[in-house]
Amino acid sequence: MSATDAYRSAESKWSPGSATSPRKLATSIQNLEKHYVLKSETVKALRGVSFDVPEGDYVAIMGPSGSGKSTLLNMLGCLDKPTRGSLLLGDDDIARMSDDQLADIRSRRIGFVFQSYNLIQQLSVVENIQVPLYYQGVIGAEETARSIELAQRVGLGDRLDHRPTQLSGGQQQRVAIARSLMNDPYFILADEPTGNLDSVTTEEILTIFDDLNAEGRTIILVTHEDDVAERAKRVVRLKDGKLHKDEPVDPAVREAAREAQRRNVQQILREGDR
Ligand SMILES: Nc1ncnc2c1ncn2[C@@H]1O[C@H](COP(=O)(O)OP(=O)(O)OP(=O)(O)O)[C@@H](O)[C@H]1O
Repeated sequence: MSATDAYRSAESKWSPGSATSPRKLATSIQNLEKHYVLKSETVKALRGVSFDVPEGDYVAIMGPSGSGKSTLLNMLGCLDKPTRGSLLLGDDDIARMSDDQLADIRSRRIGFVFQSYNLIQQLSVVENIQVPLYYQGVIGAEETARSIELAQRVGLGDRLDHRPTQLSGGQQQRVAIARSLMNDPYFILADEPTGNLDSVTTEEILTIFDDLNAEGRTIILVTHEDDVAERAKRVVRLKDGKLHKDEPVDPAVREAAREAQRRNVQQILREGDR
């Protein structure tokens, strides 16, 4: 399917009756297969997965261990190529890209947020936020201003010169989120972003994702936690390398999940005051 067909199909699937405002796709995945060829066997980690992610969507990818989540994430992040099928980023099919092209698009157009933050210990907050630009060369006054703005955006305006070891886990994850936005990515790709965080900090990070998504940012997040997935707009479930379910999250369930987490945080903070 061409990108244009994909956009059209997204329009018909996602915006019935709104031909004047088609939603473009952040990515379109068609019949995606990934086989790992080992000495004695071939592992079929993905066996024909198809789904689209319109711009502005917030997708949680779930599934049991071994269902293919990391394999899919690696391809969404341009870290690996499919065996068959296509994965479109804009007009580009990653299946047809060279390794150099993949590396380029990875550094320029994907915003990664990892469970373990992956910050560079020797660099300050602002310098860590600028890391995606290192691959492209120049960091001028405009880029520095933007990285400071992003640090402020995630509530770290008073920590610009701090090193990661001087920050809490939640603060480090905020730096990672700011870094993920530096290149105006197709989407933020988050792998268990709250996996190392306590519930108060988890709530802070999920609130930042809520706000970014409300501003139009596309978020694709892998999680094992139901209460994290319920904060997304849609849950894609994999099973045995296939798409098992692809369901929207009821807005009432989203709001209830948000409210439950807020109450939980207030309770923890009250207990901490005692
Ligand atoms: N590099 C590899 N070489 C061979 N097999 C692999 C490789 N990576 C993953 N697999 C296999 O592919 C299948 C899917 O693995 P994947 O890591 O994508 O699942 P997952 O859903 O992310 O699991 P988990 O939740 O445990 O991280 C598994 O059977 C796994 O053993």
